[in-house]
Amino acid sequence: MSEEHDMPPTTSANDTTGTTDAAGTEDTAGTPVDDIAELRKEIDWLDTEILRLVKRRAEVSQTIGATRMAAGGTRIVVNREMDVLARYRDLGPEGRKIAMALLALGRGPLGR
Ligand SMILES: C=C(O[C@@H]1C=C(C(=O)O)C=C[C@H]1O)C(=O)O
Repeated sequence: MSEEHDMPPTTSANDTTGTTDAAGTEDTAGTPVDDIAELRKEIDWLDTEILRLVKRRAEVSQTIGATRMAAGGTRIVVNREMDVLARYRDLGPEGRKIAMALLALGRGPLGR
């Protein structure tokens, strides 16, 4: 369970507003164009981690659901699902979609 997933500490590609690359080229956000490759590496790493965590979350949720149902319980626990939706409220409508997708993944192939 305790593997290394590397990447951070983040490269100082962030917070470079106002700086330029060797050619003095910046994008409109003030990020040197040279930093884009570095930032893309971070995005690729983040996506790998997010996918790993989403898969693990689905696995844990399906285990809980199967265990509860085998014991005669319900497939869904509404108040827990409300808590999950609330956690993603910060992100607005897209956060709701993410939370709904996570909950659907937790129900497994039969829950969709
Ligand atoms: C995982 C559980 O079972 C279901 C799945 C949930 C989830 O994926 O977060 C939350 C509530 C339940 O509907 C649980 O009860 O904790």
